[in-house]
Amino acid sequence: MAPHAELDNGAAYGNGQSNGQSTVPVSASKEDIFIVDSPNVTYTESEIRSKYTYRTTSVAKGADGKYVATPKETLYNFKVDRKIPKTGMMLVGLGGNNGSTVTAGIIANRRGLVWETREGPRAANYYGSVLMGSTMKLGTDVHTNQDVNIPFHEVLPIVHPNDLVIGGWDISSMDLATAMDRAAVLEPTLKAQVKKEMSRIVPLPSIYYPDFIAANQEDRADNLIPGDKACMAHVEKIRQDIREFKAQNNLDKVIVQWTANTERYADILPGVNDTAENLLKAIENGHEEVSPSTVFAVACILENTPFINGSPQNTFVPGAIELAAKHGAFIGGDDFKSGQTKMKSALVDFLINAGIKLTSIASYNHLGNNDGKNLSSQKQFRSKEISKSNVVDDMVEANSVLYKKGEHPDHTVVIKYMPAVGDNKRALDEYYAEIFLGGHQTISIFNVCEDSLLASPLIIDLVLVTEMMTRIQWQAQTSNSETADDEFKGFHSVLSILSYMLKAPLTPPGTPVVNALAKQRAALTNIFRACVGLEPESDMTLEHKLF
Ligand SMILES: NC(=O)c1ccc[n+]([C@@H]2O[C@H](COP(=O)([O-])OP(=O)(O)OC[C@H]3O[C@@H](n4cnc5c(N)ncnc54)[C@H](O)[C@@H]3O)[C@@H](O)[C@H]2O)c1
Ligand SMILES: O=P([O-])([O-])O[C@@H]1[C@@H](O)[C@H](O)[C@@H](O)[C@H](O)[C@@H]1O
Repeated sequence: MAPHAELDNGAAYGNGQSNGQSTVPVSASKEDIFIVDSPNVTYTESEIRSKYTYRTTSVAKGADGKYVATPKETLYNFKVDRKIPKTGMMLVGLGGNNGSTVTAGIIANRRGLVWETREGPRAANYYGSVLMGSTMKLGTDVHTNQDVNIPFHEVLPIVHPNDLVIGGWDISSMDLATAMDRAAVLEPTLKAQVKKEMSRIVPLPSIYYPDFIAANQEDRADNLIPGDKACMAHVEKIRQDIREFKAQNNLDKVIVQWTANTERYADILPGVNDTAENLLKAIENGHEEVSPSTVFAVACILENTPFINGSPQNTFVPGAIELAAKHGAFIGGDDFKSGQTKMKSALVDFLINAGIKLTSIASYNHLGNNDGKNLSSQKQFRSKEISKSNVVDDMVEANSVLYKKGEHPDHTVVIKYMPAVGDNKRALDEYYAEIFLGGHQTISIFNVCEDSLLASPLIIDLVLVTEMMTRIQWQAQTSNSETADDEFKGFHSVLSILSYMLKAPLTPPGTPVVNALAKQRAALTNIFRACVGLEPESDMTLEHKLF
């Protein structure tokens, strides 16, 4: 969306509704595909401001044990900075399968490449990205009464992935063209077209603490910052890398994302990583329980650079979460939700909400990429087993008709390393459920996931949404809101809005974790809609029922 000229939104309609004929002088530029005509939305060159009424239902249990449901309205003002910044994406693990694939993919899209395959020519696309590959309902056509859907990316002034400047770190010194060959993900005819540009990208040296990833990763660790345990010098070096990358590329903003190997869980130790102060002290003292990913997180927080964890380990120890909140720095995670788990979070949502009692989930997968090699080590597998297993909890707990308190389906997760299949992970799932009158339903799924081609669009979405969130502020609407400009602030540091792209969504302390895929997408969609004064997507379509 390009900036609009200042629009006069003085026109207000008695019932706050447009009369269908816009009297607002619309001076949308050619890139805009929509403008909201409402007394609650104001466009200027630099901002979109919206007055939003958030409607919920507050529930209390009466003395008689009955619930009392009270509709509630909270008034917010949202402010969106419309200037689309020049944005850098720095990946930790840049030389990995995901890192090299997402980089090649953005180059291919930026250049509009087409390459030959056995099935004929293929053109670059962003399929698998919810922002670039999906749509949302804008509303209903005033004449035809049909849905009007727009590309998701158009709802707000979101960075285009083609414009992302890419860099990052890796413990492997391989340039990205060689790393792309090592990954064995992309067609040779595509690789040939991006090889030159990819060969010029060499990952920055990184920190390597051997105990946190599988020993079988040691042979690629030839690109290291000296030191094998946490220290402030590592934090400062990473901060300096970010500043230099930003300066060298004349960037307005950088987003850092972990797509390096899965680490083992760090023990949560009182006095070490339980508070922000203790965590900084533990790093200063070189405590061996501070992981590389936590050091990266701390460096980004102190550099006020958003940090997202695409792997399952507990990077965000309590001290890191407290530090992020203290600095107002955005963090998000954990573990990209790319294939088997994404399917699970949709299928389980469907089954349980259909009143079908899921009693057993058996999830097996095997893969042959380096991620699989790292996960063949028990401690690293355990991190992944946790993130893949907790994904059904909220859906089960929400249905007390099917499940007694504490009751849940059997759920097992198996991951095996089978080099022959490379990046083309095989996911085999069996869902077993009780149905009407003692019947059973068994659903077996064989799902071949080309892991890096499914994860790469998520890496892009995570960066685009996180960057957009740095340009959205809110304030409670009060009587003096018009003058209370300084009251605006950012969303909570823990970006739970990212959950659609993640297996184990990190949420602000004390807030619930939502794993149901449809709910996650609705949250993302409706928060962005609220920022331009639009109501949540409603599928009531009363206009098609009440006439
Ligand atoms: N579909 C998917 O691919 C998918 C889905 C969910 C999660 N993930 C997670 O994403 C991560 C990356 O997956 P991948 O397939 O690209 O793995 P990969 O092994 O190909 O890439 C990881 C890269 O990280 C590098 N690395 C390891 N430790 C590092 C450190 N301390 N600093 C910098 N670089 C370091 C390695 O050298 C390697 O190049 C893994 O943790 C994986 O579990 C992947
Ligand atoms: O997202 P998803 O397909 O369920 O999960 C995947 C696992 O099945 C796979 O074993 C692992 O290597 C990937 O990193 C990813 O986590």
